[in-house]
Amino acid sequence: MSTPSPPQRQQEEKQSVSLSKKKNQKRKRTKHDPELGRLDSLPWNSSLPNEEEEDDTFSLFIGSGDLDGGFLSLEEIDESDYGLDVPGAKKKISNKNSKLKKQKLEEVTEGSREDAEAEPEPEPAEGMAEEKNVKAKKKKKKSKKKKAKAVQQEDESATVIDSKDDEKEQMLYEDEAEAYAEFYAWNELRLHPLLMKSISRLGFKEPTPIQRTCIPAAAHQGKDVLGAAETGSGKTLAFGLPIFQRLLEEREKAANMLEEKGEEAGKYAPKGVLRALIITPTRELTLQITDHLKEFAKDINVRVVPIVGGMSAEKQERLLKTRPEVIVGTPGRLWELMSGGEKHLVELHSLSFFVLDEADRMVEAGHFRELQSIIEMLPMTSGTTEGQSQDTQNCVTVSSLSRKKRQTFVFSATLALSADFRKKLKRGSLKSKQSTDGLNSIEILSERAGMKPNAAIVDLTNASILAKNLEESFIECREEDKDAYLYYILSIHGEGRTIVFCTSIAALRHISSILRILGINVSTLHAQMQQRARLKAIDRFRANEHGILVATDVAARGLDIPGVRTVVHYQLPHSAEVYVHRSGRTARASSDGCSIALISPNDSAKFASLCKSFAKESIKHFPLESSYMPEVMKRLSLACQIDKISRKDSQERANKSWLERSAESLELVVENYDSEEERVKNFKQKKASSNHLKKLQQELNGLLSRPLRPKTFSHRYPTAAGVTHLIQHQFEELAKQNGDDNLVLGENKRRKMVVIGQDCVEPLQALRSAGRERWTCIFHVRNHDR
Ligand SMILES: Nc1ncnc2c1ncn2[C@@H]1O[C@H](COP(=O)(O)OP(=O)(O)OP(=O)(O)O)[C@@H](O)[C@H]1O
Repeated sequence: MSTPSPPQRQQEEKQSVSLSKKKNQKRKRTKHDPELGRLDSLPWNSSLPNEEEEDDTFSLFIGSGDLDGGFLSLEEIDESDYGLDVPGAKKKISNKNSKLKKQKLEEVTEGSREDAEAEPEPEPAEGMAEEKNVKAKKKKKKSKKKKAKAVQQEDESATVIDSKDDEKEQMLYEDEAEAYAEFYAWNELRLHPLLMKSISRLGFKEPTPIQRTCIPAAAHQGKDVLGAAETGSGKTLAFGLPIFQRLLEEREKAANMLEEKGEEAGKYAPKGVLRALIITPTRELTLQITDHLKEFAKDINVRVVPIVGGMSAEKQERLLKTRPEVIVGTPGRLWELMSGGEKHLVELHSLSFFVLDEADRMVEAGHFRELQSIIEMLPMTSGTTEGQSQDTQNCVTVSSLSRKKRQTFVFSATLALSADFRKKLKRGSLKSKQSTDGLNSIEILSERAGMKPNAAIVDLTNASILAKNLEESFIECREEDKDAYLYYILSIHGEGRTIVFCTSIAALRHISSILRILGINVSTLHAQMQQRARLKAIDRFRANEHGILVATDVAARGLDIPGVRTVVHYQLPHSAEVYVHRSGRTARASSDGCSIALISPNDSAKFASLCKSFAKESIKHFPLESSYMPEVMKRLSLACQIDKISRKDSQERANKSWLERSAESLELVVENYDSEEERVKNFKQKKASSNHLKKLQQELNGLLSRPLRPKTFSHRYPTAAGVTHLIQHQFEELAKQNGDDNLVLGENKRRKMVVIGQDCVEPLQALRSAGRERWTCIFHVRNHDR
């Protein structure tokens, strides 16, 4: 090979430099653009305030001092460390080839360095030495050339691989950018990458309005929050995400500080201490919130545990031994443990969050005293500027660290704050343990819990407070006909899950018994049930997509069960707030739902004032198909008679067995003093009653074996288009019994068709089409072949 002349070499070198420049530029372009796009779509990056634009409301809170809770700049976070498919991580993959090349080049250099550093061989004799030197030089030159050639070859092949990889990467970027773009709406909240990972796992495309408003104030500005938003609007994460955000940020900070300050770093993210205490009014809500938060906690290694009554002492102990950072609990059990000196629960100096969920319920009788006692246990906060010195004096046990950093969140769907309290907050004149005249209990508790004067009040409730997607309606009826209308709703419109609310346990027992006699399987939930039975009832309800739950107001708050389409107010609640919470079990998280109130003459005044308090001029009448009612009433009358006899029997049996049991325990013999005549009379009465019961049961079974149908219904041509699952099931059963093919659904054109109006399938559809259609036409008989 001829060696190029110097000008030629220069020319070649120039060309190669310009080529490599072009190549680099090209690579830069192909890699840079998608990266830019991806970076733009990153939740923690694009909306970081730039200094000029910095706005007070959304500014990134860096923390006034080291101990302010450690709000970290999110720029410090390396998202690739969290196993996230983000550009940073991709960049690492894309650089793999160049790294390999670099490594190989280094090996080469290393090799030459090794050569250079190798032990000098012993000096040979002069002549020979010269010859040897020449040979060695030649050998070295050769091996260098060989290695350089190898590198060049690898470089060339790497370039080929590189360009293929570039294409692949380009596609990957595009895919992921697209996937991530779905969650773009979260960007402005600047959540930690691990939280974003959970959000994308759960498929929450965008924050709900309450989350959008509360998270910046709570997570980035370190503010206390008083939050109110409609039921099912995502309030749990509105306070849950700021808690996790801060814990994660503190951890990052601690990790960063570890090298600088060694052990001292521990105080930025203390381990094994309680950081957040969330209090809710019911056990079910506690467990639900725990589950909801755990969904997020599992990606970030934060322990969240529930503490509720009805839980076994061993389990509780086991849970507390893990020293969880977050505890969700009901006031009763929490206070029991705290007053008993439970170590993890009384060491509150590191508590950074105190949360009251469903705050207005918490201040009702039964919770208030325990809650107040818990709040008394909390270390004082530097909540007010005016009261600061006083607070500091009062607080003897707590370091300035913990006093400074606790945030208080108070949430509810029905948080009515007095104008006075709002004014006080605005003026910043809240003082702990000061006169609270004129304030309602939530406000007193918020103050005592250390709510700071700059708390953010986020009230997103509209005038009617109820969810936008909720269709409200009512049925006027006599008190004694409520069962019949309830049966009508469940049988004719029983699609999706339904919750029937009543105010008394006696009513709940009555309803569930009647419905069961009528062949409708229901779950029940009330406060006197064992905890295990309560949870089982919820699980059963959750497992059945057409499940029916009859519940007292213990289920009114917070229960989040998807697919609840209908809420029936069998009895009106005692307050407008409870009506809101009950109705809020449906139409959650932007899905639809309807509520139907059964209004007897006794309820009228209450209902009118309810409408007034929600600024409702009128609530729709539920569109009833009255031609069903004769059959409904017939069934109901039989069911009520059966219920009455069965109750009497079981009551007698219970009394008798109680008497026998008591006598047995006292080792007494119960003598029967009835005369022979009386005994025969009793026997006859019982026999008659039992026969009567049998007859009633047979008659009812006969009716129940046929689908419920209107008075004018011709059962010659039934089909199941648009009927409820219950009616469809009954049609099928009937068809099986009769061996009649024509009764079963089918495509056969020769069959006679009765199309049952689709609109009657569920109450929501019924309500929506009520204005458009005549309800006397629910059943359209179409005899195609006639
Ligand atoms: N950003 C979101 N996108 C979609 N769904 C969400 C989002 N945030 C929460 N959810 C879901 O919405 C449902 C209701 O949330 P949550 O229970 O927090 O409501 P809530 O406002 O506390 O209701 P309530 O006042 O009745 O207690 C839950 O199933 C939750 O998983």
